[in-house]
Parts: sequence; structure tokens; C-alpha cells
Amino acid sequence: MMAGRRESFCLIDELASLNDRLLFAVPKKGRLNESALNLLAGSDIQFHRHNRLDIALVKNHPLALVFLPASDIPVFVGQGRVDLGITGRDQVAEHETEMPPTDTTGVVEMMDLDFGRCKLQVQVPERGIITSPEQLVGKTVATSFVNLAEKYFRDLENALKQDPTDNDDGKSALKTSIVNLGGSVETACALGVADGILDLVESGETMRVAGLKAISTVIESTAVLIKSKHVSNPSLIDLIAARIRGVINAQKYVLCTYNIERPKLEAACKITPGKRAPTVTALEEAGWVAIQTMVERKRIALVMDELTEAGASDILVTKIENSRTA
Ligand SMILES: Nc1ncnc2c1ncn2[C@@H]1O[C@H](COP(=O)(O)OP(=O)(O)OP(=O)(O)O)[C@@H](O)[C@H]1O
Ligand SMILES: O=P(O)(O)OC[C@H]1O[C@H](OP(=O)(O)OP(=O)(O)O)[C@H](O)[C@@H]1O
Repeated sequence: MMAGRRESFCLIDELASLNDRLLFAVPKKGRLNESALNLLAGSDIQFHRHNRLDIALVKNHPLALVFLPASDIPVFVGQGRVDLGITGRDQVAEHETEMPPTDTTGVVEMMDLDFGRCKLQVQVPERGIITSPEQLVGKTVATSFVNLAEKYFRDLENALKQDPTDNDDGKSALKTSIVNLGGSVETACALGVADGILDLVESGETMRVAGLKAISTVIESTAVLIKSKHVSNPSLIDLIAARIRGVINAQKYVLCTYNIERPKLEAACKITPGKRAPTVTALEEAGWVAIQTMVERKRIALVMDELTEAGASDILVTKIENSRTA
């Protein structure tokens, strides 16, 4: 209790002290929280968050972080109440299905952040008789993505109505009912709440353990940086975006250096073309050059094999701490 009284920060006081600070929404919990915070740390956005307070002033920029559920971030940014945000593309799509963007509302996607990769998939019991989403028409589907589910099944229902090959076994008149669940959606079929679900899949482990299989993909998602259509300080937004891009590129690429005889240079450059072009430096030893180039981290083992095959030697791979590239 004493600690609570000593640290008597409250949301209203913090809001009053925001002045002209740009507001940046960050997922307050869940799957995107840790990676988003790592991205801010890598971008040198320094803040101290008081216990339970969902606003934190950034020490080294005229910026304040607002910690919100990932699903609410498109609402705040879309209305221009918050300038920037990190959330999933699936959450943006869910919001925009309910509230289609206009010239002045809705969000602008600035950057793919390369984490939080998952698919929103229609799933049904593995041992059941349903093998296609059309067979779910007229049945019950549980999800946290009610707007995307409504749209997906309304579109399916309309397509079935218009299908001339449909010998109308009654499906065309049917309406699929969508049940809104807050979480643990994968339990809905086993517990008799729904015939199928619409839920996120990353590794597939949750789906497998629940005895479900995917029969269709509604959307593929990653975390994205979004901005509002009413940004107050575009130069600060650009600075923050450039820093975040630097951190992402540093995570995505490694620096590869190697030596090669000049006649083999052209073949080697085809293997490692770099982001713009490889840096080629003459070596003291006649006929040899050194190459320095950025390579996608996920391809580096294959690239090293191919370089060795092409005659490269002294291949070194180093981590990039940060970067600014076009
Ligand atoms: N298994 C996963 N792998 C990768 N990304 C995921 C995964 N599950 C969710 N995400 C991404 O993280 C976002 C937030 O999902 P999460 O389940 O963490 O929500 P949350 O903020 O905890 O909210 P709640 O649990 O209240 O629905 C999703 O919209 C999606 O973009
Ligand atoms: O394919 P997987 O790697 O198993 O991940 C998929 C699971 O992750 C998410 O749920 P989360 O664990 O965040 O909890 P929730 O069910 O409460 O949303 C999602 O809703 C799936 O249930």
C-alpha cells in the first residue's frame, strides 16, 4: 500500500503532461508484446513504465508510449487518437472489415515488422466429415475474429447461391452462425459450441493437440507498424520508422565477407548480389579481391555452400548490430 501511495501516478495526470508528444501504441500483453518491446529497445526509445500505468513518457524523444491490447490498436490509430502503433495485420483487417477506412479514418501500414507470423485458418475436427469450408455453411463457427468470419462466410453463402452447378441441397438458403469467443477458441468443437473454428495458427501445435485440421486460410499475418491519417509530427514519425527499419534489417541480414580470384568474381556476385551491390576491394595479393555484402540470415548456410563451390575462401559471417539502408 505504501509503495502505491508513494508512486501516486495516475492516467489523468500523465495524459495532462503529454503536451505535444506523439503517441505510439504498443501491445500491452500477448504474443506481440515482447518482440515489440525489443524493437523499441533496439531503436533506442527509452522509457520507464510505472506499475499498472498504460502510458509511459519516452525520455529521449517527444514521444509517449500507450500500452493497449493488440486488437484495440487499429481503433485508436484509425481514429487518429494515437499517431503510431504496432499490431498484427490480422487485427487491422478485423477492424477494417467492421469499419471500412475513409479518406480521413483508418490506418496506413508503414512497415512489415517480420515477427508475429501466423495464419488465420478455418479449422474443423480432424476425424469429422467436414473437409471444405463450404460444408460449414449453415453450421456454427466460433472465433475471436467475428467480422472476418462474418465476411468470409457471407461471401461463401453468396457464392453458393450463385453457383449454377449447385443442385441446391438446401445450402443456399442457410446462414452460418458466428459465435464470438475471447480466447481458447480451439476448445469450441470438442465442447460442442461449434462445428468449426476460425483461429490463428503458427506452429500448428495448438490445432494438433485440439484434434483439429485446417481447411482454408483467411489471412496471413505478421506484426506491422501502422500510422494514423492525421499525424501531427511527420518528421518524428519518419525518424522512428527509420530506426525501426534499421533494427529489422539488422535482424534480417548478416554481413558476409570473403576472398575470391578476380575471374570468379562475376559468378560470386550472382550468389551474393547484396541489397544494392556488393562492395569489392582489391587485395594486396595480385588477382584476388575481397567482397563484403549483406545476405538474408535465413539463406546464409546455402549461400556459404554456393560460395565455396564457386571458389570463395576465408568466408566470414558477422552479425549486424544496426543498419540504415534504403
Ligand atoms: N501463435 C501465434 N504466433 C504468432 N503470432 C501470433 C500468435 N497468436 C497471435 N499472434 C499475433 O499476435 C496478435 C495478438 O494475439 P494474442 O493472442 O497475443 O492477443 P492478446 O493481446 O493476448 O489478446 P487476447 O488474448 O485478449 O485475445 C494476433 O492478432 C496475431 O497477430
Ligand atoms: O499454432 P500455434 O503455435 O500453436 O499457435 C496458435 C495459438 O496461439 C494463439 O493463442 P494464444 O496461445 O496466444 O492464446 P489464446 O488462445 O488465449 O489466444 C492462437 O489463438 C492459437 O490458439
